[in-house]
Amino acid sequence: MAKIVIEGGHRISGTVRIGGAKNAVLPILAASLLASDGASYIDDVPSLLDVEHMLQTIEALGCDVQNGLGSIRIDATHVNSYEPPHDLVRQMRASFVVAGPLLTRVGEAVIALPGGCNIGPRPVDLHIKGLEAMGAEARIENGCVHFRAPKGGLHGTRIYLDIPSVGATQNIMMAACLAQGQTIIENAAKEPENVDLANYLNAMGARVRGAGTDTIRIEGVDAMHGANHNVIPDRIEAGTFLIAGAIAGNGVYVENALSQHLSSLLAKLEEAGAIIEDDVRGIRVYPVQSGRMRALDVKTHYHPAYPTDMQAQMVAALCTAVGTSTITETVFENRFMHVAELQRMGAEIHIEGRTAIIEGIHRLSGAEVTSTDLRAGAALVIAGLVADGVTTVGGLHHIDRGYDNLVGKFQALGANIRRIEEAVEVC
Ligand SMILES: CC(=O)N[C@H]1[C@@H](OP(=O)(O)OP(=O)(O)OC[C@H]2O[C@@H](n3ccc(=O)[nH]c3=O)[C@H](O)[C@@H]2O)O[C@H](CO)[C@@H](O)[C@@H]1O
Ligand SMILES: C=C(OP(=O)(O)O)C(=O)O
Repeated sequence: MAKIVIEGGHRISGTVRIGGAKNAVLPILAASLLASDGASYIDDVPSLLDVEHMLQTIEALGCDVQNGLGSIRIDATHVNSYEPPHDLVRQMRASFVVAGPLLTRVGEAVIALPGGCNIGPRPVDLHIKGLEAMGAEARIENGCVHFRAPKGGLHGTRIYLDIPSVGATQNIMMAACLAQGQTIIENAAKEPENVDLANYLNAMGARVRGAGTDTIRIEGVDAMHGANHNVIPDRIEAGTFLIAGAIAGNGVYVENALSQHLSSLLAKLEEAGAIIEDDVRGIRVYPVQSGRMRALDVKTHYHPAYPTDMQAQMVAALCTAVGTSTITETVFENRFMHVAELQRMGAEIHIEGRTAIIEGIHRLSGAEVTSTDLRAGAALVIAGLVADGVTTVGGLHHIDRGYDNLVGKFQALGANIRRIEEAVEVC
């Protein structure tokens, strides 16, 4: 089993470059299924396990995929299946977003139901309701959702989302691109990744307006074509390095980070005493001058509020803040699994309902800990950077889903960190 080993106490400094956003590239790869004419060229694609799974998924549906370093060519002229391999879909929730493009392009989709995961139950009822409102039939059988479009295809309609779900907004937006007439999504998710998806769809010939606001209007078109697209920088990867720089840094420049995507985090880091400077190429963070962050009250919510995907990393940083902090998780029901692991490092945290109450202590101590999900893994690495002694982080498949070369990037900043692939003993 692979592990990351960190010797704490080495300050990090220098420049780290942020890659393309996982949560943008995944729906963008799925959206490529909509192009019946010409290839798409997607650039700034990070090297991630989730990207590999999405590429295998669209390849299994008939796309011709050529994967260069960070650049991917996809030809979706001959989509010849509407049932992505169930094991691939189950491995990655984001693969459910192939439903909308498949349904509108080939009139049918059979998608394995993704289960809950370590951050809580993650239903897809809003995806299904939205596609049904556009005329699709949906029935659940043998662990899969079978979608079928009516004769003549999906039709536009007005859809109000009970929750501004990122994935449901993507699925409906993509399905609407080739539907008859206008679709209006109200209470839509406003995340920057959805704006990036809309920009790609428009480059492919779709007519999507209002992405990034809570009302998105999509006028259906007859056909779409391949397009060129550069994926936006990953704001969660950027945020992870900014938080690390704020507690373990000596001046870290996060190149390619976009401050307009990170305002809630930057405001919180400044409130905690960190110094933030941003320019056109990125964001620089200096640690709190007194050495320890001030305590904070943070509440996660939908964009542009503080992102749930940056909650675990902030919990880790606040373990050594001065005073008592609170972090309330409102997006997912059970996203505090990292707390038990941080407690193994000496953190004083207790959970009351959806709130973690963190009593800041002077030092964490290194321990053997395990990532329970992607951001939990990043949080444990951050904690290890400032802990006394050695921290060993397991469960790396979670980290590999969403961080491209996390260890190499921290090494380049001067952290004492390495990855070991432990040999399996053969009798
Ligand atoms: C690949 C990707 O982009 N993943 C992101 C996406 O996940 P994802 O798209 O799965 O998250 P959603 O925005 O859909 O989920 C938000 C909330 O809505 C609930 N819900 C969602 C759909 C549904 O049909 N019914 C329902 O009840 C979920 O359980 C959750 O409590 O947005 C999350 C919220 O910012 C991020 O944490 C994930 O990193
Ligand atoms: C929760 C996350 O991703 P996913 O929705 O792919 O599980 C995340 O990126 O933190």
